[in-house]
Amino acid sequence: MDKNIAVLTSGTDAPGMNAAIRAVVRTILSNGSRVWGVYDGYRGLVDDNMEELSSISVADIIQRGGTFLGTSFCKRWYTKEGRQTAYENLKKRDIDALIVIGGDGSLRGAEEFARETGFPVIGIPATIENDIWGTDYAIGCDTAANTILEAINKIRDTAAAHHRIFILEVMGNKYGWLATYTAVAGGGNMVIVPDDEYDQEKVVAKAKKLHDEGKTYLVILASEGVGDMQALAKELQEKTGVSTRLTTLGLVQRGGSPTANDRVFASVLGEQAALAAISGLYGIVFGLNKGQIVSVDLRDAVTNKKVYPEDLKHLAEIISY
Ligand SMILES: Nc1ncnc2c1ncn2[C@@H]1O[C@H](COP(=O)(O)OP(=O)(O)OP(=O)(O)O)[C@@H](O)[C@H]1O
Ligand SMILES: O=P(O)(O)OC[C@H]1O[C@](O)(CO)[C@@H](O)[C@@H]1O
Ligand SMILES: [Mg+2]
Repeated sequence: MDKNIAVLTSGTDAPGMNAAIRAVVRTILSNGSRVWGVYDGYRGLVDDNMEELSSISVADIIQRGGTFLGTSFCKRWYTKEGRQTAYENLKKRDIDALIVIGGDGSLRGAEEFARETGFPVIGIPATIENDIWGTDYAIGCDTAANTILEAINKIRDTAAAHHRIFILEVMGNKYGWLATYTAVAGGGNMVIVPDDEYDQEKVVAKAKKLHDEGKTYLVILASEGVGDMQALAKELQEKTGVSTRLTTLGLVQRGGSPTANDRVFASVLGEQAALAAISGLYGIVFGLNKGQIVSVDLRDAVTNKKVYPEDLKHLAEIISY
C-alpha cells in the first residue's frame, strides 16, 4: 500500500493501450496508492516528463485508439547514460515501480533497465503484430485483425466481380500472425509470411494451380516483411494471365477504436499489472495462455522467440481453398 507507481506506453501504438492505462490508474488509486503517467515512452523518463494522474485523467479514453500518454522510439534508452538519467528521475520522485505497456522492443528495453539498475518493472504486451513470447495475444492485435478483415471483405467483392487475383499486404515485419489469422477469418486462399522461406516461383505455381482448378478469383494475404509484393503481382499476372492487383493496407491497421476483446483484455492486464506493482511482484509480463491470465518472467519474454502458428496457416489453406 501507499506506493508510487509510474506507467508508460512505448514503441508503436496499439489500440487498447488507453484501456490498459485506465485500468492501471484506477486499480492503483482504488488501492490507496499513487500513480504517475510518463509522457512519450522512455523519452519522458529520460526527460523527466511525467505527472501524477487522477481518476479523471483517464476519463473518456477507453474507446480511443492510440495512447493518450504518447509514445516514442527513444534512441537514448539504448544508452546506459540515458537509462541512468531515467533511474535518477524515478528515484527523485520516490517512485517504487514502473509499468511498461508496449511491444517486444519496449519489453527488451524494460528488462535491460531492470537488470542494470535493479529498478522494479512490470510489462504489459501491446502490439498489433502479436509477436511477444509468453502470451497468445497482445493488446491491439484483435482490433488490427478486424480492420484487416473489413478490407478483405471489400476486396473480395471487387476481386470476385473482376475475376482477379488480389494480394493484400498487411503488417508483420518478422512474424506473420496477422496475415495468417485474418486468412482464416476472411477466407484468404494463400498466406505468405516472413516466418517461411519466400519462394516467388512456388507462390505463382500455386496460384496458377488454384486458377486452373476453377477458382474464379484469389485473395492472397502477405506480411509486409516478406519482400517485393509489387514484383509478385507482376509475375502472377504474367504467368497466370489473370489480372492481378496489390493493395497495401498500411498504417490504418494501427488505429481505430479498440474491439471489445482488446478493451477487456487490456483492462484485465492493466488491473493485474497494477496489483502486482502494489504487492511487490516484479520482473514479470502479464498475458494470456489458453484462456487463462498468466504472468511470465520478463527475461523469458524477451529472450524466447514466439513460435509461428503453422497449424493456423495449414487451416487457412485447407478451408479457404
Ligand atoms: N535492446 C534494447 N535495449 C534498450 N532499449 C530498447 C531495446 N529495444 C528497444 N528498446 C527501446 O524500446 C523502444 C521501442 O522498441 P521498438 O521500436 O522495437 O518497438 P516495440 O516496442 O517492439 O513495438 P512494436 O513491435 O509494436 O513496433 C525503442 O525505441 C527503445 O527506446
Ligand atoms: O511507420 P512506423 O510508425 O515507424 O512503424 C511501422 C511499423 O510498425 C508496425 O506497424 C507495428 O509494429 C510494423 O508492422 C511496421 O513496419
Ligand atoms: Mg516490435
